[in-house]
Amino acid sequence: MLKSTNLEVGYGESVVVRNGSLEVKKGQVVCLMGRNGVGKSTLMKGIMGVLKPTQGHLYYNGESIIESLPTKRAHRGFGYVPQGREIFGTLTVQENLLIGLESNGTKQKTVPEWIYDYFPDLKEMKNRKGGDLSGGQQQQLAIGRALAANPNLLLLDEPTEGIQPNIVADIQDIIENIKSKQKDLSILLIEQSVDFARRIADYYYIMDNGKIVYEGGELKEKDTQHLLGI
Ligand SMILES: Nc1ncnc2c1ncn2[C@@H]1O[C@H](COP(=O)(O)OP(=O)(O)OP(=O)(O)O)[C@@H](O)[C@H]1O
Repeated sequence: MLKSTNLEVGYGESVVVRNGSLEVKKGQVVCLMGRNGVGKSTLMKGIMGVLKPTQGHLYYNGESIIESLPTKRAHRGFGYVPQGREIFGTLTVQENLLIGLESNGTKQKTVPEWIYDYFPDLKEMKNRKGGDLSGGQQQQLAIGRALAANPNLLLLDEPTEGIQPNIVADIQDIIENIKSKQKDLSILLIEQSVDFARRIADYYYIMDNGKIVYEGGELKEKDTQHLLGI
């Protein structure tokens, strides 16, 4: 469903990612891993189109989408939860979720119950301002907003980063629940926790110094330890 080959992505003159080649198949959870600063978020931004790749190809369901804007990619089924979440702090939880629904062209005035089923905390807080939520709740809201648009491909950039340790498991459980309920949804997940990645991923890519240096259906300890800094 998604295939990138040799994507080159960076900021202005500085090239950060040099061979961003990866594939996410329908219904797969693919984990993109690697130490801090190796270029994972930059590659994901190139895939979403937030940064425009300077080289390489990007295909979605067999069609080249390298030229299409992030809004167009969203319309075609890309959901993106960036690092830092970027929810609307002055809008209520409900309003944030409605924005997610609208981004898919749906004109709905109420949030469908199935979204709250994934995030019971958000249901209780639906009239609270996004900015008043805890970090973990904001992360749930960011994931909920992306899911509300009914994506075919969900891009999650380190969803447990900066979350209180006792809440991390809740976010992980939510992602596992989404995987088990939405069998056709493909997920590309940037993840630092090897344990969680092993639990959820069908396939792994590891980056080092702007390049994909490992891929496989399992994380073999002796091959990957040094790349993950564990
Ligand atoms: N807005 C920016 N402008 C210029 N350089 C940037 C920008 N954002 C990131 N970089 C640089 O790109 C490199 C890769 O960063 P990136 O965020 O993609 O790494 P990462 O693997 O996702 O790491 P982390 O887990 O710390 O987020 C780093 O050297 C970083 O300094």
